[in-house]
Amino acid sequence: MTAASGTGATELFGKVALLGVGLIGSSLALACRRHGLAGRLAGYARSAESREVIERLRLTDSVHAEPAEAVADADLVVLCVPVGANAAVAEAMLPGLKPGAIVTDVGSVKQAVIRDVGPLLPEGVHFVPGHPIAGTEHSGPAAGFADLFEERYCVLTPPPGADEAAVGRVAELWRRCGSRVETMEPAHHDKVLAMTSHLPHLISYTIVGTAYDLAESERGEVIKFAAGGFRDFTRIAGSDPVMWRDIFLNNREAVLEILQRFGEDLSRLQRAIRWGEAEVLEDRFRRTREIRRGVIQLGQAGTFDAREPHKDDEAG
Ligand SMILES: NC(=O)c1ccc[n+]([C@@H]2O[C@H](COP(=O)([O-])OP(=O)(O)OC[C@H]3O[C@@H](n4cnc5c(N)ncnc54)[C@H](O)[C@@H]3O)[C@@H](O)[C@H]2O)c1
Ligand SMILES: O=C(O)C(=O)C[C@]1(C(=O)O)C=C[C@@H](O)C=C1
Repeated sequence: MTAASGTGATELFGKVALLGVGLIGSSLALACRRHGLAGRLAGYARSAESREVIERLRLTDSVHAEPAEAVADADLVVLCVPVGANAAVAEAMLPGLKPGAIVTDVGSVKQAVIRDVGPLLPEGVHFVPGHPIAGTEHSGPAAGFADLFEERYCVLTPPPGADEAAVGRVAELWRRCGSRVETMEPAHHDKVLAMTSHLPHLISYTIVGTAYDLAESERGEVIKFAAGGFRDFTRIAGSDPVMWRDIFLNNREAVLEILQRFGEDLSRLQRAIRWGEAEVLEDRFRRTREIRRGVIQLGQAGTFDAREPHKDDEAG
């Protein structure tokens, strides 16, 4: 099917194919439309239900049940499926892939996509792995919004020898979606994200599960008083189970390394509580408050995410 496309602004790509149109794919479609980045948008979704939503919301100009049909004649292909599904979807697109096309992705883990997708791509196709550090706890084609990537980082992890022009065009796409683009070594990316994104999600999944497993009477109390801190954890713990299953299975080493370190730091605090070490506790909490304030100040200088400053951070 076809729908109205583009805004008339300078196009970056003639045709962009989005393989997977969930939160990130649909947000990218909407951002491409808003900023006029693609002459035509094609979407691939494996379920009829998703294809119906994509058509109804006119997220892409055409919607396909097969990756190879979606990528036909596309200048840019964006893999937007869970990390563990990249290889199968990439393999299925190959018969339709145009020589010279650029293939990128949005996966939360970068070494795995390079390992799984890189070797499948024919010579002459340019591979530029990427990761927009932007998201919500929602998923599916109706969850997207055009300004998701604004004032967010997008990390590119081009393999050695990657075509510079292709890297430049993918970087420009994200810049025009409002992101700040950085390049990084894939292993470094996976280590940093294990700390800043994967560990917080694992902790949230654990806390919410533990709280719910408490005896019936206490569970009532947990729910009744769920505000502030606990509520923040439940938001993150509501994130897509398949996406996060794949992240942990594909960033195993880095997450286990960070968990080891985290466990040691937690044990130190546990000991301080047990032995009444007031100074240790206060010092640790003062230090982290300073760190949080530093992060927010950086944000206000425009070099970090400043979209959610809290009142308490601005207080003396
Ligand atoms: N949600 C976030 O906060 C966020 C942020 C940045 C990057 N990412 C990455 O973006 C990618 C997509 O995440 P999302 O948040 O858009 O997820 P989503 O669940 O909203 O969308 C994923 C889409 O892929 C489809 N899909 C799932 N398994 C598939 C399979 N085996 N074959 C074909 N299609 C399949 C789903 O039907 C869905 O439409 C993931 O790799 C994730 O790591 C997510
Ligand atoms: O804001 C959220 O809800 C997110 O979880 C987004 C978040 C993150 O951890 O920051 C989650 C996974 C991504 O790979 C990138 C961004």
